[in-house]
Amino acid sequence: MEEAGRAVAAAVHEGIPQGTVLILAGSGANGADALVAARRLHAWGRAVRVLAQPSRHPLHRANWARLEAVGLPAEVLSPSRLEEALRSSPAAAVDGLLGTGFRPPVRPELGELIDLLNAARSRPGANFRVISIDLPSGIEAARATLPETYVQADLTVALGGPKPALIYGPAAHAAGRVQVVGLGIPESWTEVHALAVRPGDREVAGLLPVRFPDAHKGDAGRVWIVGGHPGTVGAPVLAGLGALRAGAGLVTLYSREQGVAALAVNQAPELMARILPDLGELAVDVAAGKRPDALALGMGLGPDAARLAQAALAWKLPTVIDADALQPELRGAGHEQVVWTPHPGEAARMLGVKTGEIVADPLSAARELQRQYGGVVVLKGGPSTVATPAGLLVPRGGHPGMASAGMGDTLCGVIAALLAQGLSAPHAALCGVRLHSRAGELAGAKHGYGLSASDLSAELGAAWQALVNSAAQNCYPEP
Ligand SMILES: NC(=O)C1=CN([C@@H]2O[C@H](COP(=O)(O)OP(=O)(O)OC[C@H]3O[C@@H](n4cnc5c(N)ncnc54)[C@H](O)[C@@H]3O)[C@@H](O)[C@H]2O)[C@H](O)CC1
Repeated sequence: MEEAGRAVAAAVHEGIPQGTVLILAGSGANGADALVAARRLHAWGRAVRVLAQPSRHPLHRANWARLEAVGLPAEVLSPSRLEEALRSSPAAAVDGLLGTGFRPPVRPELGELIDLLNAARSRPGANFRVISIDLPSGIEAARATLPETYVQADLTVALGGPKPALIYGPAAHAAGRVQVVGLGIPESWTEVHALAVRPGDREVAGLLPVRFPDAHKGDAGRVWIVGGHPGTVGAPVLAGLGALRAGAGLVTLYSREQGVAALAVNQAPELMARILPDLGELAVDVAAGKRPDALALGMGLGPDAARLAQAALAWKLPTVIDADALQPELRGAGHEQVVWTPHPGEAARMLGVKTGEIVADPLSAARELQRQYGGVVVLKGGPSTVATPAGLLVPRGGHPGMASAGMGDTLCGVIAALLAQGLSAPHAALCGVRLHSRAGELAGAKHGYGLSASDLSAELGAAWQALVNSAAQNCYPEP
């Protein structure tokens, strides 16, 4: 608590070095953190005013007494007192009202305080910022929903690690910038209690395939993409482009739709295409020993995608199942080399719940999908969530411009390419999502929000190099 309060005080002092700081302390430990922050700021010579809810919490009471001992008595928090304090134009307000102990809905008396704080912050010409401790008050730590009443923060100082609500929208929109303070919590504890792991670029780069000078296309893997239907001929072509740009040696598109072949040759003559009126014929090839190193199936494939997926899963190949093939009848059909890539709507269909429930709690949804379908699940979003049999991973990065058609098809091709180059399903999913988001960042820097899936594909090579470079930078410390 002392370290938490110090970190909050430091964040305020560094970010808003002048002016009065208004401290709002709730009745729990979150409020006690706020009282510690007040004492620290006071000791550093800052003008501080403390409005606090009385509490039976021992550490809260102890820190209330400490404030009195240093000549900074806390005043009892009330709407009228808050209104008066906000009219005196503080430079900053520290929101220590509710933290991880919050249980919705916000009680009326606290809701009134939150409304007063938000109104003052958004008043025209207002020049004060709100710093929330651990979570913006009114936001539930593990739910990514935006309730009716919550504090809109400019900065959230997350204690011990980011809570899910600070990572997934729309709840994350309430947090402002997020600054994580480790508090010196031992790794041994976080390894057991953390809900998910967020690997950095150095870890991801260390998992990418290494290509030797004498490599040839056979070494880089053969990928089959099975998809396309009238009106969706672009999906398998985008997946094929993603696979090529992620290092696959040979990429063949299989479809019933002639338009896929025409588009492929136009977009990338490197893509091979076979048009089969009956895609079931692929089983004959496989039985005859003609097998790819990895398969991606489902994008734009149409109504019988699940039946074809069921057959393909029996081949026990490294396989990405996407889009039209993501159906409840495939529950339990996954094997350890399968990667399922649903977006929230497809995940809702697979779990038989509403899409809003998936968006509200992506970690639980991804974990449940992996339990029911096996293999590895990439629950797509900003950020995406990777569920493996060993736990949850939340890769970093991305760009808002990635919210456009074809991004998912491209991601499937990238993951299939990494599977074909020998990565395990968990590693192919993690590296594929991060390569894809890193390419999105590079494409976003060039095209802004108007970037397309083709723009992203074109940046995959540079993204790969950027990840490798970031690892190299971190590996060899400055002399
Ligand atoms: N390692 C860490 O993460 C640390 C976290 N710390 C801080 O502790 C809080 C959690 O403290 P806790 O006492 O459990 O709960 P809160 O302070 O968040 O709130 C409880 C307080 O709020 C009241 N309350 C609950 N729900 C509502 C509601 N719907 N409406 C109104 N009031 C509500 C309840 O009555 C309690 O009095 C964590 O966030 C961190 O800030 C440690 O201090 C440092 C280590």
